[in-house]
Amino acid sequence: MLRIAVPNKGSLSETAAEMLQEAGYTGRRDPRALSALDARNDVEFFYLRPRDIATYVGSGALDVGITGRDLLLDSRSEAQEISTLDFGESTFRFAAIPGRFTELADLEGVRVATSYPGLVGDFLARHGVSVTMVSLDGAVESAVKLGVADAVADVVSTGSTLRAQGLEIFGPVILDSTAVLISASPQLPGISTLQRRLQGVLVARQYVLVDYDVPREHLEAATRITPGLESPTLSPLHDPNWVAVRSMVPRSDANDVMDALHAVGARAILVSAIHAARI
Ligand SMILES: Nc1ncnc2c1ncn2[C@@H]1O[C@H](COP(=O)(O)OP(=O)(O)OP(=O)(O)O)[C@@H](O)[C@H]1O
Ligand SMILES: O=P(O)(O)OC[C@H]1O[C@H](OP(=O)(O)OP(=O)(O)O)[C@H](O)[C@@H]1O
Ligand SMILES: [Mg+2]
Repeated sequence: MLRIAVPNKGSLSETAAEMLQEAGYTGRRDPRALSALDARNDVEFFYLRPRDIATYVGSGALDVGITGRDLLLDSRSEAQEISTLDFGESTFRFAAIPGRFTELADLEGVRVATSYPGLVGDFLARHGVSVTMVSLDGAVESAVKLGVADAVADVVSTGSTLRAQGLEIFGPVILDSTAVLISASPQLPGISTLQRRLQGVLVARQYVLVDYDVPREHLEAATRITPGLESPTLSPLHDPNWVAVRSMVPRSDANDVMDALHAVGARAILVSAIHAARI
C-alpha cells in the first residue's frame, strides 16, 4: 500500500486534490479527515500541512508526497523531487522599501524576515552574505513596516501583497518554485503508476485534440503546424484528394493553430478536450 502525503490547507491543497481525483483516486469525503484509504487503488492519503510534508516523506514515514519545491528545500529533508506538477508556481525573492537595497551584498549584517529560514539561509551562505535572520510564521511582508526587519524574503506570485506593503523586489531570484512530487525512495512499487497518472492529468489539462480535413497537396504544410507528440494520425477520406488528420496541440495555442490550419487550406477543424491520457 502506497502512503501518499497531500497538502491539507493552503495554496496547493485544492489543485492537488483535484489532480488526484482526475487521476482516478478517491480522496477524503470529510474535508477535516486527516487520512483516507483508497483500497481499490491500494493507496492511503495523509492530509498534512504543506510545510510538514517533506519531513514525513524524507524520514520514510510516508512514501511520496505533493508539496512546493521551496518547502522541500527549506525543510532540508532527505526527500528528492521526482517530478514537477505544473501548478503552485511562484518565485522566491528579496524585497524592501524601494531604493533601500540594490544587490545581494547590501544585505550584509541587516535583518531579513522570512518564514523559509532554511531556504534563505542556504542561499545566502552559498553567496557568502551573512544576515540576522528573523524567522516568522507568515505574513512576512508586514515585518518591514512594523520595524522588525530591514528586508523580507518570501513567496511572490502576482506581487500584490508586496506592493500593498510598499515593498519592491531587488537582487537575484532565490528560487523558481512549483508544486512537485517528492520521495525518499522513488523506486518503491506504485510510485511510477502514481507519477504516470498525474502526468496524464497534466497532459489532459494542457493539451487538446485537433481534427481536420486537408487537401493532400497541403498535408505537409498542415502537419508542420500540428506535428503532434510522436507524429499526427492520418486517415484517408472517401475523396482521394483529401486526408483527415488528428493531433494533440497545447491548449493555449488552439486558436492560433486553427487560424494557421485554415490559412493553409484545412477545413472542418474541430478541437476537443482530452479527458485522460497516458503518454
Ligand atoms: N500566492 C501564491 N501563489 C502560488 N503559489 C503560492 C502562493 N502562496 C504560496 N504558494 C506556494 O504554496 C506553497 C505554500 O503553501 P501555503 O502558503 O499555502 O502554505 P503555508 O504558508 O504553510 O500555509 P498558510 O499560508 O495557510 O499558513 C509554497 O510552495 C508556495 O510557493
Ligand atoms: O504575490 P502574491 O500574489 O501577493 O502572493 C504572495 C503571497 O501569498 C502567500 O501568502 P499566504 O496567503 O500563503 O500567507 P502567508 O504569508 O501567511 O503564508 C505568500 O506568502 C505571499 O505573502
Ligand atoms: Mg502561505
